[in-house]
Amino acid sequence: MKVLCGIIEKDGYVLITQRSASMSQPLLWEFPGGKLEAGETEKACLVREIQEELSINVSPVQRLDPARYTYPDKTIDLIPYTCTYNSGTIRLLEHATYKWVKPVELTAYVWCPADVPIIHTYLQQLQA
Ligand SMILES: Nc1nc2c([nH]c(=O)n2[C@H]2C[C@H](O)[C@@H](COP(=O)(O)OP(=O)(O)OP(=O)(O)O)O2)c(=O)[nH]1
Repeated sequence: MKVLCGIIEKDGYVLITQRSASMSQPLLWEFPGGKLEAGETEKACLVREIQEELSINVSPVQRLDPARYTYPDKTIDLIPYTCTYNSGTIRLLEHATYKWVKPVELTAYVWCPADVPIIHTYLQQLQA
């Protein structure tokens, strides 16, 4: 299963979202996004999911290395894109909460395990 996630950047901060208590991976932090649907491009999926979840419009910019992770019930390929924030005010339609954090603060949160290598890839590429 392919899951797209957006690392949305704005003024030196990155948007992170906390999964709600009723979702799978409850209360863990993630980058907003969701499952790729049949016939959909990766970028279109990301734009759609982030609009549906947060009511904001983003533009995917750069695809980073995907990470494969096997949960007890499924294996996902988590595919990150850095994104720019275009428009809209965040409305939480699915998540418990959100935060804008500095990239160096990303490692202080408890993430869905699939995200851990992605955060490291992202931090490395910011330094490059
Ligand atoms: N959107 C998103 N999902 C992530 C991340 N990391 C991670 O392990 N996932 C997992 C959680 C979900 O199992 C799946 C994304 O599914 P989804 O957000 O579209 O839908 P869902 O919670 O209803 O999925 P499900 O687990 O209940 O099947 O990928 C991430 O950074 N962003």
